[in-house]
Amino acid sequence: MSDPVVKLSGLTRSFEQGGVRIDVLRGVNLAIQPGEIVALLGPSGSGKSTMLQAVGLLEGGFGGTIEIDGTDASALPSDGRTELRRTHMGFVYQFHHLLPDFNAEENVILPQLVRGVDRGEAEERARELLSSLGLSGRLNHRPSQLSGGEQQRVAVARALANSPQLVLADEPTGNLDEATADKVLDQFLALVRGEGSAALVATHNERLASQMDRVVRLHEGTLD
Ligand SMILES: Nc1ncnc2c1ncn2[C@@H]1O[C@H](COP(=O)(O)OP(=O)(O)OP(=O)(O)O)[C@@H](O)[C@H]1O
Repeated sequence: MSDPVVKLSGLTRSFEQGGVRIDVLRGVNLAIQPGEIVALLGPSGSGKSTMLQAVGLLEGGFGGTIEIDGTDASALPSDGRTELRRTHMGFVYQFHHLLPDFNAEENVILPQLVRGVDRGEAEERARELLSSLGLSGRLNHRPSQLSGGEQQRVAVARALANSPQLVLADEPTGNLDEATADKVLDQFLALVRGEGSAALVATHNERLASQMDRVVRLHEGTLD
């Protein structure tokens, strides 16, 4: 059997606030298999974003181990973690974080150029992804010229541009009205499934979570 894409063992994280220690994650265990789409549910403040930052190797200060595709990331120096993130992961946030001076197509091309993909190939991939999200008529629009739903779809295309094994999404439709959120999530899930990527998607929304392969819930610092 292949390694899980993510394996968390005894993950802990505490913060000091005004001299008081808060134990946000108290021993989280989770394995995500290749291609598996997992919804991470939990009330506000339960630690969903903190957990995604751990898996995304974006922050230090965690206890326990974080394995990505069989590599113990907790043991790697910072440049090793950056490399693992670049080669294995794509990110979607609640707000799109697109580059404002670049159009939709360029926003999807850029992460590929960073990885050394040839410009022509990167353009072809960007167009293919954007058109599968219904955006072939918006390639030359800058983020400010796109609707909220369109911006999030460009962010989804960008996250998938380098065919990551793992997509990490923090409330990817949290900024959209219900009908648009449903549509964008459908397209996001179809694309992630089509690419065969695994995903960990933090959300408050039970209805959206029920469309994923598995639901895990953060409660008092551990997964139920
Ligand atoms: N850098 C930090 N310093 C101090 N406390 C922090 C820090 N980051 C997060 N926390 C605390 O950790 C707890 C969990 O926060 P986190 O953002 O992970 O929750 P969440 O489940 O993603 O919430 P939401 O759904 O509202 O985004 C909160 O009590 C928060 O105040």
